[in-house]
Amino acid sequence: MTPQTPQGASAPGDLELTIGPAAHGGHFVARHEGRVVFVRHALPGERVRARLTDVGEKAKFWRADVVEVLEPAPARVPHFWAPADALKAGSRGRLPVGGAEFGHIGLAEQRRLKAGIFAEQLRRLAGIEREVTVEAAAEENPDGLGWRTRASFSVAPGGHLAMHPHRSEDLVPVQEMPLASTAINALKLWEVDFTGAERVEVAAPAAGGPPLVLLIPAGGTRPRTLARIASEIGAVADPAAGETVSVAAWDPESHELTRLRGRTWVREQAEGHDYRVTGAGFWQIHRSAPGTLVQAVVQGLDLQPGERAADLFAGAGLFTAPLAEAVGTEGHVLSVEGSPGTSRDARKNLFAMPQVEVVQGRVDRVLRNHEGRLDAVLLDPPRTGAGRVVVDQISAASPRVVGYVSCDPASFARDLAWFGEAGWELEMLRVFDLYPHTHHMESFAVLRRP
Ligand SMILES: C[S@@+](CC[C@H](N)C(=O)[O-])C[C@H]1O[C@@H](n2cnc3c(N)ncnc32)[C@H](O)[C@@H]1O
Repeated sequence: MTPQTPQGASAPGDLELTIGPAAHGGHFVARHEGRVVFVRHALPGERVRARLTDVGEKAKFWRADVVEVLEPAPARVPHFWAPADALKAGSRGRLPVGGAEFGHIGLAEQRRLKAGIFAEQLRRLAGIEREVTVEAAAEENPDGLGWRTRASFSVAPGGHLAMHPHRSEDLVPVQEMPLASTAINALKLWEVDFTGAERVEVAAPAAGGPPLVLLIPAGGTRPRTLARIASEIGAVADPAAGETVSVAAWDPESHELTRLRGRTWVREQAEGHDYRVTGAGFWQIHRSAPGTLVQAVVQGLDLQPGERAADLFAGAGLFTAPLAEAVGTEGHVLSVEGSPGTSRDARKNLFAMPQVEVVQGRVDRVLRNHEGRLDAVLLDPPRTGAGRVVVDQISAASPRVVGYVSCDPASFARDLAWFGEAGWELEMLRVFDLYPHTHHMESFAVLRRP
């Protein structure tokens, strides 16, 4: 069957498909005349009409998005957010925005699917057979909404807050975002005219305190325009949020932040430690993630007073502080972070702990020059994983234990295979649903060499 282009639709064609298993990345696998089609917003066992979004005669696989469900799976639920609802978007001839691609699936079934995907990555990429369960975040809302303390938006022509569909440059204006915290939605940023900004990043500390709106200006935007946006943000927000909201702008020339209102950073807290996080510096997104992960890491590594540890890809020092507390002042923690701004935060956050050495630089370069014993290594790399060089460097340091925090099961399983080649075994694995209604998940593993 040749894909037909429906009248008035912007996409190249529609297919009727029977949906197979869930795949990593938020896709579901279907087949059409022998060719694999990765379908978004579907569920295994469903019969759907899907609109092709990526197609080519010679392409190894096609991509598609559900526009109509002909035979629904029992776990299908109405989507909670219209802009991300594939069925509503499809009926209007457009694609749904990304960021809530599992919102059509009941929460328990989302976790079951994620567990299956994680186990499959372990099997395929690390050769490890293991049953996986996915734990809900501590104090999760029963509906899985309101967890994001960070949100990132584009700006549509006309200055309205907008988001992109998956793998698309289209801009869809958005309003309230149900996955974002009440503090972010209280800013009512959709009422602001962001003309002059290209992107808008928002951070609202989980424990309360002033939120920060960071503007990434479009080329040629004048300081006057940014000041106008900052005062509009203060004016439209709910009164309490409006009084305290900070606004800063990224200066693409100096690579520094310009303060427009309030301060350029937010204060976060986790398990008794305070952290300052500047601008769009990394911080775990789910409001319960810092506490959940710190508890898992501290318990899993079980550091003893006097031990020497490394916290690699350390960000603003979320894990460094509790690890330093565990090893005490006779111990030592090397905290390595690549981003200069975030490393500056780490230096401030860890200033009062003399057993901490903060080093700004690429992990592979820092480890290449590292001398001295390491009893424990914690790594928390970005989505791409640590990579072969870093895995080999950690292995060569021969710590008694390695803790691996990961936000991507595929790069984690790939790295785990390399650790396995060097004799490391997966002793403990916990997988957390710290991104409800999306396909993402977070994990913490403990590796040891017998
Ligand atoms: C997933 S975040 C984890 C941060 C921290 N562990 C936390 O949970 O808050 C990964 C961090 O690694 C940093 N990073 C990415 N690539 C790096 C590299 N090659 N060397 C050093 N740091 C890197 C990023 O800037 C980011 O802060």
